[in-house]
Amino acid sequence: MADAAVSVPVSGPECDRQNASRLTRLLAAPSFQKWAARFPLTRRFVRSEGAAMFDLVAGFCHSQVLYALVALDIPKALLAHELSLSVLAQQGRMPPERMAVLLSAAMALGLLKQRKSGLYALTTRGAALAGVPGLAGMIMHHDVLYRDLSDPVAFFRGEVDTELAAFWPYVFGAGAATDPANAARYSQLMADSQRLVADDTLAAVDFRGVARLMDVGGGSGAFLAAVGAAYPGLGMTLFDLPAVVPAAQDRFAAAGMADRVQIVPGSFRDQPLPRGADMISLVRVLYDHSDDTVVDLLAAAHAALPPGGRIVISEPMTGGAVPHRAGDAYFALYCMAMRTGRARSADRIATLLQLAGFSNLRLPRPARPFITSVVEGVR
Ligand SMILES: CC(C)=CCC/C(C)=C/CC/C(C)=C/C=C/C(C)=C/C=C/C=C(C)/C=C/C=C(C)/C=C/C=C(C)/C=C/CC(C)(C)O
Ligand SMILES: C[S@@+](CC[C@H](N)C(=O)[O-])C[C@H]1O[C@@H](n2cnc3c(N)ncnc32)[C@H](O)[C@@H]1O
Repeated sequence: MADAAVSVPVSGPECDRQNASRLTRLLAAPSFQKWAARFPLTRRFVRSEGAAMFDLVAGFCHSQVLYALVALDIPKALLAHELSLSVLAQQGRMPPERMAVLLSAAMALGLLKQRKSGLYALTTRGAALAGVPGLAGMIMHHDVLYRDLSDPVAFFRGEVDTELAAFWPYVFGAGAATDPANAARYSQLMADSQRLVADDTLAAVDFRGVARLMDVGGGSGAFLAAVGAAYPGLGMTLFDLPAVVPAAQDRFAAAGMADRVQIVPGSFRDQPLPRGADMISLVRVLYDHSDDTVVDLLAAAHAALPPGGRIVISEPMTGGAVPHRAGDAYFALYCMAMRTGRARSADRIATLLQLAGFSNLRLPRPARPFITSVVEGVR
């Protein structure tokens, strides 16, 4: 572990420091905490604050319980049959008494329940976990991020040679992402998790009146396939790295959309974007890249669109001035571990769009910020 002690600078302009408020210091005082825990008007609040703080302390254990459950395929197994401890222990190749600890932990986390018969079953949340497309895959690849975060102070200082960056090689440029097997692996993970992103983007954006939508960084085409199914008259172009697009051909052929989609392999870092679309989407693309790359990419999108053409950015965003858990305590760390990108707020993305020449910006309130947020602009 790196030295966790952080020295606070003692010199500097007055505006860099101000005494913590008296209330803050009062709340931190053990004697006040003890009194407030007993006082009838404050004790419920103190209890719930304590429980919330304990959840923060123990969150890393909760994540590992979730990971073990998914790695052992328990949600899938319980979706088919309610099962006994001995069957689950046998399937998980562990002693029943250890499996019982895992199952109780999962019950405590609201994922499993136990029938009077002793059989284990999924709760509402457990059933959702088993069914959310791509979620199991996302949970399973968290072992990489977990290792990257094992020394969190070094991680935030930028002293960790993160593994996650190698998991998504394209972030270092097209040249790093030429292996089709590797591209197929990460494209599948993104495609699986794309369904909910596509649902929320379709709910937030009106694609009526669009003649051709170009999805830049569209991966294996899962987003275009969803929009194309919802808007049968829509023409589509998919632009992505050459190693990624073969999977898209198969998807559009299987969906009977091959004649509606033009696939253009290429890198937006090295060449202009194709023209001909009156709308461009960038779904989960900007947060992989630095501001410089994003500024160039948005300028390229502006150049490729006709006047009145629209741009849609859809990806998980931070809360900006009002940070939120999904954006600021997960995606921001995730993007930092990827090293090249950063999670941005909707306001920041709107500013970058304005800089690229877009106007009439729309920032619809996201239905599920942990799935995606949307910013739209017009050329
Ligand atoms: C009838 C009864 C019994 C009850 C009625 C009550 C009722 C209606 C209950 C609802 C039950 C239900 C259907 C629940 C559904 C829940 C759903 C849909 C939950 C969805 C959860 C989604 C989650 C948690 C998504 C997580 C996504 C993650 C972690 C994505 C990560 C993506 C990353 C890291 C992308 C990386 C790409 C890169 C490389 C950065 O570019
Ligand atoms: C996080 S994935 C998102 C894929 C898809 N839009 C989705 O949401 O599932 C980012 C995509 O951007 C593509 N990409 C990265 N760098 C690129 C570049 N220089 N030119 C074109 N596409 C690129 C990647 O190959 C990948 O398919």
